[in-house]
Amino acid sequence: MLEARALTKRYGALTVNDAVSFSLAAGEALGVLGPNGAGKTTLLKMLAGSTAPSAGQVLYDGRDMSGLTEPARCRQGIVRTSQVPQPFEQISVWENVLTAAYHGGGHHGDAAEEVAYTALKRTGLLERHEEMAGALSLMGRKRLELSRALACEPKVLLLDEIAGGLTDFEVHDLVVLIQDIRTSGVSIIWIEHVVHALVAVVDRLIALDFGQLIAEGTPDEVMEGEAFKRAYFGEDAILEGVR
Ligand SMILES: Nc1ncnc2c1ncn2[C@@H]1O[C@H](COP(=O)(O)OP(=O)(O)OP(=O)(O)O)[C@@H](O)[C@H]1O
Repeated sequence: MLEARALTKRYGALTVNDAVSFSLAAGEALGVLGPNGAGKTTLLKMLAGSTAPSAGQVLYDGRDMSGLTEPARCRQGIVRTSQVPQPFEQISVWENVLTAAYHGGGHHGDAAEEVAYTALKRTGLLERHEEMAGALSLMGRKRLELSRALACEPKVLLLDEIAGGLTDFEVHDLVVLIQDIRTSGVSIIWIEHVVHALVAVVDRLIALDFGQLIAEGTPDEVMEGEAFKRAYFGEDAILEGVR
């Protein structure tokens, strides 16, 4: 459904992503792991169209997405959530999601309201729809971020560290929510440092280090692999057999 073909991003002399290739099947959930600064967010931005690659391509259902902006890709079903939720703080939860249904989902009038209502119901925010977005807790903001994404009616949902900063209970609720989204047929690529949340949802993992794809496979295959352990825990940990 979505293919990264030798995606490369350079900022001057710094190569942030170096010819990263992988694919996502329809209905699949793929996790992305990697130490801080490995290039995960940049990779997601290239998939979403908010950053142009220096080289390489993004293919969606076999079509080259080069030159398509983030809003244009969103209209086609590729929707990204932000690492730091950035709702319109001064308007209500409802208005935030309705705005997404209009501008991301391309709906108008009653149809937009229906889409916004459904999104809020799914994320558990419906009863708080009149509150100002700026008054929400962190978990509320994460739910709103997901609601706005759902109001764009994604076929591929790109999640950037959405579990960061939450309590264990909140992470559990979030996992249930993302599993539900996935079960409804949405394909998912999820960058996450909260590994237990990630592996509760994804079928497959890729791991990045210094912009390079260093491992790919089932969660067990990737996390038991030497390249992954070296990237996360260092050479000494490998020598000592410490995970
Ligand atoms: N616009 C930019 N200009 C220059 N360097 C950038 C830019 N965006 C990102 N970088 C650099 O690219 C590298 C990778 O950043 P990126 O945010 O993709 O990493 P990440 O794996 O998502 O990290 P984290 O887990 O900490 O969020 C970092 O060294 C970062 O400083």
